[in-house]
Amino acid sequence: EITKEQQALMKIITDAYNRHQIPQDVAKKLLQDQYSAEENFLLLTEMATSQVQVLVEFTKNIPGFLSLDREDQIALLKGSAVEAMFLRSAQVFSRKMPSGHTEVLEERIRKSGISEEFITPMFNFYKSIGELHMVQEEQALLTTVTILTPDRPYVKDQQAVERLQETMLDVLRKLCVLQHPQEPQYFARLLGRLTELRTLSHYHTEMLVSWRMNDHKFTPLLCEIWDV
Ligand SMILES: CC(C)c1onc(-c2c(Cl)cccc2Cl)c1COc1ccc(-c2ccc3nc(C(=O)O)ccc3c2)cc1
Repeated sequence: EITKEQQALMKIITDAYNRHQIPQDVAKKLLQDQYSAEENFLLLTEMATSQVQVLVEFTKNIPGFLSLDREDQIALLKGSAVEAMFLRSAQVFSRKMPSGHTEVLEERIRKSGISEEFITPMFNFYKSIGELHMVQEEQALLTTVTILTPDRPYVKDQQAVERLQETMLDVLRKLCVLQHPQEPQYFARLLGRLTELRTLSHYHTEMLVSWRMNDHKFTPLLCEIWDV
């Protein structure tokens, strides 16, 4: 069962995950009434930029992350940003936001110049995440496991990252058994989502290329994190 230090670790990560959210005044912009493809793209760019800032703050709270080589910290953030944002935006859809953000976010994503071939797998993913009914600790730990993926491009000390990831995977595995006793395969299903995230991350690279071809502008932070 979960040890005392694993409980403490889970609490630190879950509290940080809940503390670092997109500011409500930024999220509220989704509700404004212009719905052109241009306007949608601009709003989504603002959401993504804010989300990256939130993500950077969140990773600082992952025990051990700041002890990693600094260049490896950057490589992990760059390599996991898209996947972490798929997970975070998935919560908006599965949480059925009371403020109606769910519908408008879906509408804006569907009408922002993303081609249908990416929209389908994207919303299939959102649906498959929703069906898991993850508790907030599982969401926080799954995002942490995603960030601590050792084989991201340019990571030098993969062993150090692997040790951290294994610590988190151990807590997540025990938590899944506790939270979903009737579903022994639940942990395996969660990890299966990580595979789906990798595929979406590859689609995302192509989405960026097609946006660039249509001369869409990104913010300096997104240009830095996505090398666009
Ligand atoms: C640069 C833009 C156009 C972009 O490129 N790819 C994606 C992209 C896409 Cl289109 C899908 C997945 C991942 C990426 Cl990076 C995006 C938009 O990324 C988003 C990132 C985060 C959110 C987001 C996250 C949390 C939220 N929380 C609330 C709340 O009320 O708590 C409300 C709105 C939120 C919006 C929305 C889009």
